[in-house]
Amino acid sequence: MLQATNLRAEYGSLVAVDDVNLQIETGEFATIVGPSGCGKTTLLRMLAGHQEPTSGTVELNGEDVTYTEPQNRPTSLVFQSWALFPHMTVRENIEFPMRNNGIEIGNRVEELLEQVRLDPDVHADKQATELSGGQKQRVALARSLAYNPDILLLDEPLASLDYVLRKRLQRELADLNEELDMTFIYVTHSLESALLMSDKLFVLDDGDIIQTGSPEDIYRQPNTKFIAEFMGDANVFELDAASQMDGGYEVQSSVFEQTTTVPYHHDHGEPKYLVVRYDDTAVGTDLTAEIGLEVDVENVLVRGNTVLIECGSPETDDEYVAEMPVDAFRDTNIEKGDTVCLQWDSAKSILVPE
Ligand SMILES: Nc1ncnc2c1ncn2[C@@H]1O[C@H](COP(=O)(O)OP(=O)(O)OP(=O)(O)O)[C@@H](O)[C@H]1O
Repeated sequence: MLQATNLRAEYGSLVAVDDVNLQIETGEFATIVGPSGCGKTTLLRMLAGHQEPTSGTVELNGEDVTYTEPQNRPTSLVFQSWALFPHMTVRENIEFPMRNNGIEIGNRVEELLEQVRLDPDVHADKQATELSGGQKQRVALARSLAYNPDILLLDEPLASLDYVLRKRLQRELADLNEELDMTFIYVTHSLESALLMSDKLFVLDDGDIIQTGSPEDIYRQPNTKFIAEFMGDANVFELDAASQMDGGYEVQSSVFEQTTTVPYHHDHGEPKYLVVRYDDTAVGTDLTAEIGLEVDVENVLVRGNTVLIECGSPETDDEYVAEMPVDAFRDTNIEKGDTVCLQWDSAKSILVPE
């Protein structure tokens, strides 16, 4: 188990990590997710021992390792850049740190390459420069696993790969985490990575962990408007009134002009915004629908097997988007310029405070 207590990093007057507390269980795939500059790398470097905190502690299985050198902790960090030695072969790249650390080599290189889905017969004796980006990242991963760490820390290692490869490697990392029963701590600004792989998410903003939970819980019950919007494209309506009822809040907004009762699961203050994800927003031609908002269709964009219908309100400058499956959209016969009603199921809408 890894535990950080009041972990803080200051760069002069800038507080990059602001007294963070977190706990990660053995074997978990934990992801620290947040926008660029929020302190993710700094936090990860402190957990890995590559940076001393300004204050606070890091404990591994109950032992204080805050000031233990990285090579003396059971952790291994995979960097954002691949950092392979270009003049060495794949085998030499993996063996080099093993030799330096007195780890027995045997047939470990073959084993590690197989773990990262590279055929040793094909790749072991290639020069590092002969590899593709994805292959380099697999070798970097194999090299980090060579230490047989208890915890593997990964700093956005897939960011520079193309979409298809990134998806594949994300799945493989999740499989590897299960296969090896090793704790993985992954840092990313990409929500897609965070949702796909993790058992537990830590949402970091401005040096602070602002929500912790399973991807599903945070997606469905974000604590703030910022998290709600960060966790997926959504329409956001400011509320004029909210009164507590059985099973939720009855909310009113001048924008959609109806009264509706919405479940509200947590206790973070009065709800201020109603959030409806694009894919929970539909367009209909029944302008008298109970929950809805009359808008003009401004654009229709096909995104794979769904359609994004961009709409604007004639009275305000507000923009809204509905995302529907292509087939369902075709059945509506809706076109650019039509006046339609944006609709959503209030049970799927989300209330958030500030
Ligand atoms: N060595 C440093 N000296 C001064 N300021 C730094 C240093 N390293 C990071 N910072 C600042 O600390 C803040 C957090 O940086 P950090 O790299 O941890 O964020 P991040 O969330 O990993 O960003 P990104 O996703 O863009 O990599 C930023 O404002 C950054 O400019």
